[in-house]
Amino acid sequence: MITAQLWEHLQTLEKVIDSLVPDIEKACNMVNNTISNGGKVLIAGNGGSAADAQHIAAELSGRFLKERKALPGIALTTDTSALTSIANDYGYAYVFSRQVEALARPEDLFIGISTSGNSEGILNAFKSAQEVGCATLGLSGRDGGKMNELCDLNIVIPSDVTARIQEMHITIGHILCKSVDDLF
Ligand SMILES: O=C(CO)[C@@H](O)[C@H](O)[C@H](O)[C@H](O)COP(=O)(O)O
Ligand SMILES: [Zn+2]
Repeated sequence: MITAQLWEHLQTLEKVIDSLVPDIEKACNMVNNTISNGGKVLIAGNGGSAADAQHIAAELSGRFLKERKALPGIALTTDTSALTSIANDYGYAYVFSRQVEALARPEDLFIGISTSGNSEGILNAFKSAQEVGCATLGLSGRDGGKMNELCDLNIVIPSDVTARIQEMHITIGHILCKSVDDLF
């Protein structure tokens, strides 16, 4: 059971290495260009992907591997007053889109994380980001879901297993942070 999961992780990682390196490089450029041009990086996801959003944002505003200036990464999953009031007054489907409306500017980047590519709150956030006119990056899995039509770039992990998809997402998150560290 344990070994099977580790092999599944390794096989998924091999597929990512074989097929997604050019997309990951594009994603690194999107993050670096956003920050270089004075924009900020807004990140959202549900469940384990909320944890990933916070993890990546903290490594921008705090630090990753080296000492450098603080950089603008914000997770939209942490303000319980905003989350509960928006969910209560408008519905859970709008908890991220409303915050994107409030915070995103054209020079920013919105990163939406969903293993299915179909979580309604994330799809609505992408729609709001499109209305604002900011860049959009998706981290998804399976067939990419409806996120395929809503992101400038949707990185689709070639797996149907939520846990394996999430493991690849945080690996990519760390690669994004390393590329930011190399530039700033
Ligand atoms: O972490 C896990 C499973 O590994 C769960 O918390 C998972 O993130 C939640 O079920 C999410 O609601 C799944 O949503 P999504 O990835 O399809 O957008
Ligand atoms: Zn999980």
